[in-house]
Amino acid sequence: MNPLSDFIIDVNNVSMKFNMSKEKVDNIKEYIVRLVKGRIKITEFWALKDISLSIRRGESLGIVGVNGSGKSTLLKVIAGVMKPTTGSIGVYGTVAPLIELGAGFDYELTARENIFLNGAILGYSRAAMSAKFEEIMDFSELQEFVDVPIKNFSSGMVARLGFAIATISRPDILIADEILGVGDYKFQLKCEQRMNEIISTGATIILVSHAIEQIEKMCTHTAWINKGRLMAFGPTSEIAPQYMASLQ
Ligand SMILES: Nc1ncnc2c1ncn2[C@@H]1O[C@H](COP(=O)(O)OP(=O)(O)OP(=O)(O)O)[C@@H](O)[C@H]1O
Repeated sequence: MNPLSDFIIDVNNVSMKFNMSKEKVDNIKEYIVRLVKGRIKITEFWALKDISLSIRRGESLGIVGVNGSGKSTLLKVIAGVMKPTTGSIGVYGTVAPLIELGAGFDYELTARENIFLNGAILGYSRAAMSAKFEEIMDFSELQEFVDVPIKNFSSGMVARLGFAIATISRPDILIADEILGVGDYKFQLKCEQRMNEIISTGATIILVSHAIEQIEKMCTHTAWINKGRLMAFGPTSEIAPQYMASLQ
């Protein structure tokens, strides 16, 4: 028997390095000229260092840490949006990444057109998207704006549309970055309710949130990271108080 069959996510010694230039350059041409002449100093920055954790089917993971600790980077690496510099990730199920909502949108197109465009990107046929169309419009509460180019939308409206589209499928793993902070309070409750519906189908969620109460409500396990390192990982009931104490 595969010893990992119990796991839905397995993160093994993952590290992520970014190359950063601290110099101020006015444009990309000047940057390239200086880079070629060796006049740009590149510094290595490790956003994640040696992270290992595993999540079993039926468990959910919350990721906490102060600003810039590496939470979003860890989420993107698990979602497969970024490849880690070293280490490996095993993901055993279908993933719906609710990160960078609206990243696949064309801002010149209307909400209606973007629903079909995004559907195509997600691999749905036009007929399948037509069947889901009303549900998406209802959920996002943007009926009045269905034929308006989304360049005229507020960022909250774009995120609502993105969330409604991304959650029409029933994935094994739902990955969300501060998603519940999108939109007004009423919409946040709707998002939370939809995420709970998805969890009740047996799906695993991975959630980055600054709101520890949200993590306590939705995640069985928590990973606390600081400066790219895993400070603690375990049941949320144990880790949440440790993290809160570190903030005092
Ligand atoms: N593409 C990138 N290139 C260079 N540095 C990056 C890149 N993405 C993230 N970083 C750096 O990596 C560190 C971790 O960033 P990350 O966004 O993962 O933190 P975070 O914990 O999600 O922060 P926040 O709570 O503010 O959203 C930060 O110092 C950030 O500047």
